[in-house]
Amino acid sequence: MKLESITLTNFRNYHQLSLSFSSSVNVFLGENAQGKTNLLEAIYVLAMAKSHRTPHDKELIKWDSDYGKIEGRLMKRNRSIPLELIISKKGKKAKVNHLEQSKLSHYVGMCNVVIFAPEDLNLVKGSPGLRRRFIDMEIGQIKPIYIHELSQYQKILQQRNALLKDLSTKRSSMTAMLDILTEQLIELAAQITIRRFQFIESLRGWAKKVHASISRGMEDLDIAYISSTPNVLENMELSKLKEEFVKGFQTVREREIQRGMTLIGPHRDDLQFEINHRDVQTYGSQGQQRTTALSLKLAEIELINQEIGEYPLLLLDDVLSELDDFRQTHLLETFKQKVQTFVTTTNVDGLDADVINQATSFIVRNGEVVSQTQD
Ligand SMILES: Nc1ncnc2c1ncn2[C@@H]1O[C@H](COP(=O)(O)OP(=O)(O)OP(=O)(O)O)[C@@H](O)[C@H]1O
Repeated sequence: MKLESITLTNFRNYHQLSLSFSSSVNVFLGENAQGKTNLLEAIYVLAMAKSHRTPHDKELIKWDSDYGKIEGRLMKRNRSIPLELIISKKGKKAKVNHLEQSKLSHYVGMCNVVIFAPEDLNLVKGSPGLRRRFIDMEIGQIKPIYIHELSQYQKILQQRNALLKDLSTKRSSMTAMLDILTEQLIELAAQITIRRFQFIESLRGWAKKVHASISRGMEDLDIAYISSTPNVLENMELSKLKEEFVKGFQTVREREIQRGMTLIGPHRDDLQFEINHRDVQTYGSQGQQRTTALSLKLAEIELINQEIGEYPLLLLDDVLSELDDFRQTHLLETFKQKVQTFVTTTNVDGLDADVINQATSFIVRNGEVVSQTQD
């Protein structure tokens, strides 16, 4: 798929802006704090109906404005599809083909994106929350129902945690209510876990291939999904998974009441990476950890193509200069013809000359695009 054009109204520091894009590489070039990342963020928000930088939608609206709007024209399966997302203080409205969607989960997934930002370089070494967010964002765009399941899980988890807290401080004695919430949580936990296992199984194959290629065949990457619930393992059927969750929650019940929180479930799970059978988080060099993060992102591109039948857009936020020439060239060359790419950078010096010569560059200054060079 390709994003043909975008129009921003009161989005971040843009009052009004319309851009048409090249179907290969687009570079947003400018000094710091001019609005380069804001442009990339606009594309991400148009696709995912939320920002990769902030959970607070109101930050996306231009200061002193009541609403912000992003319109885009997406070329997908040889059809040009108008997309529109309006963000106001009351909430968000999403339109496809000018028709308002009753649920955002019906909208997300129309346009697929893979973003690689500086914080993703910490995907391997950083906190488990970062890795869970990575899994959730990716499954969400391939299987939009997952977004709904996840938000239901979060709601019940919150209720359950509140009740456990009251039980721990003896403000409540409603253990029957705890049983009901546990049962509801298990239904969703099992469904979420099975989707995550399936996702990791598919991602693993692609990540192995990509990583072998970036490391010139020297390194074998393996990924495992580590469940916080004992005996919950890959390839288990849904009914078996549920049984293990039931047993797990029985085992931790007293401890949960003492501690006042839910101790097992998808919100505590993690990913583990091994290179040549050694744990990358513990033993990997910084370079290996970065290459692993890059391999995961590139694997995701292939996985989306496998599931959706079209390549996603690739958004690279200030990361090219963080990668050495070989990794940079690998990243851009592999997908040059297939994947429409958007890059932000303050300086083209660190970038591969061939790539720059073929790219369309947009010079960004103080919330405006002041010039554009075509390839
Ligand atoms: N809601 C908003 N309304 C108006 N301006 C905003 C809003 N949010 C952010 N800005 C402005 O946007 C600018 C930052 O833009 P952006 O994050 O795109 O920078 P950048 O060009 O990517 O810079 P860097 O290279 O430092 O990352 C800042 O000047 C900030 O004050």
